[in-house]
Amino acid sequence: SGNNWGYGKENGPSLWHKQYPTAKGSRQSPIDIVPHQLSHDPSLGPIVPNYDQCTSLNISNNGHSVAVEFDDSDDRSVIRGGPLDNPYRLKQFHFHWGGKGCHGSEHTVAGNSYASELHLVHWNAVKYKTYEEAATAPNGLAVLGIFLQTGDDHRWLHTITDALYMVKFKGSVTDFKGFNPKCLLPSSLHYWTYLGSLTTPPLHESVIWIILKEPISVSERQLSKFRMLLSTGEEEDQRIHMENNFRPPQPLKGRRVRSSV
Ligand SMILES: Cc1ccnc(S(N)(=O)=O)n1
Ligand SMILES: [Zn+2]
Repeated sequence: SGNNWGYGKENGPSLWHKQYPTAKGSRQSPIDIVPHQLSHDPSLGPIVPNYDQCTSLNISNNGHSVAVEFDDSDDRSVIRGGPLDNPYRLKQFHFHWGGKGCHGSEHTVAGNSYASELHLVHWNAVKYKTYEEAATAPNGLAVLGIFLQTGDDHRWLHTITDALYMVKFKGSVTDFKGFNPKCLLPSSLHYWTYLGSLTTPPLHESVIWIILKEPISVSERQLSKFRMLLSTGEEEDQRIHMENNFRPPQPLKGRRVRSSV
């Protein structure tokens, strides 16, 4: 069936093209960002995330990552500005990470990867009626990518890592109200931006990527809690830990990566 892709030897990123030919498309993500080859675009204004009235609903384990979903029935939590010509509504955020001591970010910077990468997924509700419609439209989505590096404990990440035991198994979901992702943003909102795709199947080429230059710091202890998540269901006897759930960088194919200030 169509949903047996994963990150293992038998079903990993190098094989996704068999089921999802878009994998070999012209605007695939992630990419390696090479700062000194960038064009700094003075017309690029600041990005303005506005998550104040945001309404988180639940946290879930979909077998590939752990995601926090938001009520996206109105424009309470949106991101605007920068390369975006409309406000984009926050739909969910999720993470990608490595194995113990390994790196797990999807985008890399001058060939260097970070321990993990947080993706806040937004959709253009001005031009499209649903997230699903936006997800298949060119530039229907805007994903804000934030690098996580290992260092001190992150003051607010514990609210998420403390809830992970409740969604240990693939397919589990539990209430997760009142979480404001503003607390996960670094102090600087300087960014790189380029046109790309979803980094997991169906790999739709519908994403305006906005990658923050400044990583946030989380402790190895906090990161290790992500690795106790399972990519297998409660009823399965084989327990596979969820780790190294990242796609490697894809060919740039002539795309321009722009830099805010
Ligand atoms: C919601 C969603 C689906 C697929 N891929 C992504 S990602 N990793 O490009 O942000 N997000
Ligand atoms: Zn992602």
